[in-house]
Formats: sequence, structure tokens, C-alpha cells
Amino acid sequence: MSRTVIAPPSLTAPGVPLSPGIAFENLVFVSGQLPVDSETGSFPEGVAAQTKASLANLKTVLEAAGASMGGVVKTTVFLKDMNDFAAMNAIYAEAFPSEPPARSAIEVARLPKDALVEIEAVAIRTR
Ligand SMILES: CC(=[NH2+])C(=O)[O-]
Repeated sequence: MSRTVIAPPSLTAPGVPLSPGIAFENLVFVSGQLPVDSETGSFPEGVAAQTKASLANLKTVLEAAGASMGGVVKTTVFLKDMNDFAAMNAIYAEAFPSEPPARSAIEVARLPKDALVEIEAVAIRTR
């Protein structure tokens, strides 16, 4: 039984000691995805755009591992400010339109690079 590092080249390299994802058997563990826009390499403005970017990066890691958003069983959403909860949920609901995964959403004092949001996930893969 061995684990596989998932590091899609299209994802901006995290530059810190983590693997974007680790696949183990039929599970994929996705590191907290910061809202780095893969085209600009920087964070977009505002929590809605940042949530969208974090989810896009999550999807990139999942797909590189042979999984999909539909295979996500659990997420954790880290917010810099719980006042952003509704704005985050509006975007998050678009990514998981039905039978969304189990989730925890928590406010934290600070996120890496002063992001407004970071999202991690565990998923089941089909290949
Ligand atoms: C960037 C990140 N998620 C970490 O843990 O450093």
C-alpha cells in the first residue's frame, strides 16, 4: 500500500512543504487550497472571487488524482472573517449543487499569505 503525491503542473507551486494532494487507495486528501488564480499567480479581490479560485484549485487537484467534485465527501472551509460566510456559501453552493459533502466552516485568526479563504477536502476517486 503506497501513497501517491498529486501535484498538477497547472497549479501554482505552493512553495511550502506540502503536497497539493495525496492519493491513497481510493481516497484523495487535498491540502488546503489557497485562492491563487492560476493565470495571474495572485489572489483575486474579495471573498466571492477567492472562494471561486480556491474551489477551482481544489477541482484541479481532484481531477489530477482521478477524482471529481462529485466524489468529495468532506471539506473544511477556513475563513478569515465569518462575516464572509454568506458570500462564501453562495459560491460554494454552485460548486456542490446537490448532495453537498460533509463540511466544517471555521473562522481563523489568519491564513497563509493573508488569504480570505482556504478550502481542504477528502474525496473518493473512481480511477
Ligand atoms: C498553504 C497551506 N495550505 C499551508 O498549509 O501552508
